[in-house]
Amino acid sequence: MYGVKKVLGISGGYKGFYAHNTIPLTPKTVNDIHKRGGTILGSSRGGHDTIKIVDSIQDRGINQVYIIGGDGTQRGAYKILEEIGKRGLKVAVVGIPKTIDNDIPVIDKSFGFDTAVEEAQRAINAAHVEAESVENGVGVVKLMGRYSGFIAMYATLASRDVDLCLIPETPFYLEGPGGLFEFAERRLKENGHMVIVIAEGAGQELVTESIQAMHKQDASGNKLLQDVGLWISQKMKDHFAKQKTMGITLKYIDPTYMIRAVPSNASDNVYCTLLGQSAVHGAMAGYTGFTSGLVHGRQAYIPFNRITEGQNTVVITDRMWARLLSSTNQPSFLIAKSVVEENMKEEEDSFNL
Ligand SMILES: Nc1ncnc2c1ncn2[C@@H]1O[C@H](COP(=O)(O)OP(=O)(O)OP(=O)(O)O)[C@@H](O)[C@H]1O
Ligand SMILES: O=P(O)(O)OC[C@H]1O[C@](O)(CO)[C@@H](O)[C@@H]1O
Repeated sequence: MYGVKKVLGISGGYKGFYAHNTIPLTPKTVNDIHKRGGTILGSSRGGHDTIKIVDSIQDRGINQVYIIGGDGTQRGAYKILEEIGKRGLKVAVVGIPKTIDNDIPVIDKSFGFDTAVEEAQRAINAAHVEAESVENGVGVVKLMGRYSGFIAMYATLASRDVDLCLIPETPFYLEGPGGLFEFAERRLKENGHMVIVIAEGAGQELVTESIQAMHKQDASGNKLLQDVGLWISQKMKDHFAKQKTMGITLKYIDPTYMIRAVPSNASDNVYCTLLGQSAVHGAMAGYTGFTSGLVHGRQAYIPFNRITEGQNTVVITDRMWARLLSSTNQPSFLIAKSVVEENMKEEEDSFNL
């Protein structure tokens, strides 16, 4: 449509700008890629060196850069835009929101999220089948979501087989009235089985407390998480073993990388077409420094500064989380926390008098 003769793919993420050869992209080479999982270009964590990246853009005579990835990637794209501006180059920089975590703000959803929710159903279903097959069966499924629990929340809502969904945005506790163990005992007495879905970033403060974790980061600066799925499974087993009145059989399923690796589903394929085409139309129309996305169902160009100023997380006072709570009937875990906070505040106030 625009008569473009040359499209280069940069391999291996930001590092690829200055460490790898480029991959020529033609209609023929990309013809089937939507049917495969993963990425033909490859990806990486860390390695963003703005100066070297813009040097490479300049040296290669690139005039439009399309950057595909999550919230970290979009932050990196903004830095590239700023450096391009400083150098006065005529190069358009465009972001395409792709991450299963759905943690990019402003837009309705990121490419990949829908697929992840759909694929998670298979793991939840397996956990349910296993739990239902034995007396007091418990299925635990861990899903991705470092800081945002969208996959866990939507997968739970879609499945209806989940009894308890735990996400990073809402704290929980195990012991005592209103706690997880009390709820699990009740649910097992009522139904004879239960399924727990836990996002990888949930309850990290509890895990850290109990296994003295070190505060490590990956190359991109993201916090490295402890396996909360294993942790909660062990805690459940220990609790019911100690309590002796009810023996449980627990199966833990970690489908996280299997979910991330599947080809995108039909709805994500359509969304991707929309994102890609709009991104190109925007750059060709002369815009730069924007991420392409749907906002309230309408195609929009969102300036990088709006995309990078926050992270999309589940708002637990919003209706979607309320819908989840009423669908699972799980405890909100908020009452005890607010009582503890209130008591601490009272203690502090009396100390300050
Ligand atoms: N603030 C930032 N400035 C510059 N580059 C960044 C920044 N944050 C992240 N990046 C770079 O963006 C790339 C991807 O970041 P990250 O590993 O956090 O993944 P992401 O894009 O958030 O996607 P996901 O977490 O969904 O896999 C990395 O190369 C990282 O160095
Ligand atoms: O182990 P890796 O490849 O760094 O990826 C794990 C992270 O990637 C994400 O899926 C985003 O792609 C996060 O939810 C998860 O924490």
